[in-house]
Amino acid sequence: MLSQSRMAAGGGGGRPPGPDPALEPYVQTRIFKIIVIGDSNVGKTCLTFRFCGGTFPGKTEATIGVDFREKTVEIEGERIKVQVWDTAGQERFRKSMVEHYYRNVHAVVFVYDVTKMSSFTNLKTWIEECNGHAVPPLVPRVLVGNKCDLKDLIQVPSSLALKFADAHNMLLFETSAKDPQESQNVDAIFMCLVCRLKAQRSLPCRDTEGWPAQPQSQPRRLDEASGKGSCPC
Ligand SMILES: Nc1nc2c(ncn2[C@@H]2O[C@H](COP(=O)(O)OP(=O)(O)OP(=O)(O)O)[C@@H](O)[C@H]2O)c(=O)[nH]1
Ligand SMILES: [Mg+2]
Repeated sequence: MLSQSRMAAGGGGGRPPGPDPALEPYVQTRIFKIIVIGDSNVGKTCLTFRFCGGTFPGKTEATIGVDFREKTVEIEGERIKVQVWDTAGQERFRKSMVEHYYRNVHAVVFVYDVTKMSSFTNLKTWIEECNGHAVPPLVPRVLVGNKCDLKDLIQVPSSLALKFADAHNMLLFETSAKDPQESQNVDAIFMCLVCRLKAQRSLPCRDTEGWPAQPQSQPRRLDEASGKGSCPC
């Protein structure tokens, strides 16, 4: 299921209608809010498009404010709605939105471009911003190096990225939103987070407001040898 909407500065979407209890037994669907953060042009929009829509968009423009994409996944018989917040990387398009990004977030995806060293070195600024918005330390975070299809242009060695990920207690995924053969790896980024969040039994159903209980488990590296994460499911 793919849906998309945009919130510009200050706005919010209406609540979607719930199921009609007269027609079917009410089954609550948990919603996990996952934000995607990083420099402009690293491929956040393309990655979220790949996960939610299964394709690589032919043409993208700089994200303004935030674009929402959703995908409903089923894990161990439970339907879970993954609400992906594709944030703007350009300061001028994000400054009035930053509070909204971090409010009640369940998981954070930090993205850099493997062909652009500055997008990697800027990660520390993004992490500082995240920490500065009172995101609980146990909210899972992952690191994503995108554009791995551009093999001849790689500037950020995997070993460096892995060291950084380790230092910040994050899993590292190196992938490409563009290469269809990498699509499973893109899915793995989000599914890994969903699996981890699902394991938080105390995480109740919620809408996009009201932050519930904190995740209880520490992030852990799933695949030390390759440096690439994989879904534990
Ligand atoms: N080769 C290659 N190009 C990519 C990949 N992902 C994204 N791009 C290209 O990188 C450019 C920027 O992609 P976006 O997804 O719009 O970047 P963004 O991070 O959302 O940028 P902002 O919205 O400004 O923050 C576009 O020209 C994409 O086609 C990838 O995996 N490989
Ligand atoms: Mg974008």
